[in-house]
Amino acid sequence: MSPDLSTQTSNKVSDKVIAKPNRDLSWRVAANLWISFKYAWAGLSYAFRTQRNFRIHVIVGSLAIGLGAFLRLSAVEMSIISLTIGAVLAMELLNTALESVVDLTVKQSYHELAKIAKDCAAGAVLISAIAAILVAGSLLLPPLLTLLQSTLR
Ligand SMILES: Nc1ncnc2c1ncn2[C@@H]1O[C@H](COP(=O)(O)OP(=O)(O)OP(=O)(O)O)[C@@H](O)[C@H]1O
Repeated sequence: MSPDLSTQTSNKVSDKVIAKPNRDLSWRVAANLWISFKYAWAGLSYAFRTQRNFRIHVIVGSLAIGLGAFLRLSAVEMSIISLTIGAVLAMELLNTALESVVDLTVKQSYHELAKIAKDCAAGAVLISAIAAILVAGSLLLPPLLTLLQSTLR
């Protein structure tokens, strides 16, 4: 059977629209890599100043990395802990971004879809935090208990 040419043409047109590089709808586009980093830093700084949970995750994550170094965990174990902490912080940032977009869209009105979006984003943070606790429990707790036992003997 011959392919439907009309569909192919319309796909090509829509591909072109989706892949448009100029991003005309954006109020501003970062001019270079340095300015992109500046905006990323502004996002991190905003989350740290305004989100209590983000601050808690930064502090707990730093303590976990410090403890891992103190306990002389292997490079692989430190990498797993770092990746887990990074995932929690990234989830928290995405949660903050999504909250802002939802608030921008519905303002102070109640909407069932806004509730679903925010609840699911909060759920994603919770799942990543539980995974981080399990990873910390598996990698940090055994050497910590061994150290405490040998110190108390
Ligand atoms: N516009 C809205 N419409 C419906 N429900 C909303 C709306 N805004 C917030 N909610 C509900 O209130 C809850 C708390 O909203 P909030 O904006 O504080 O999000 P949050 O993820 O709990 O915040 P944080 O991550 O800072 O603790 C949401 O999870 C959602 O159930």
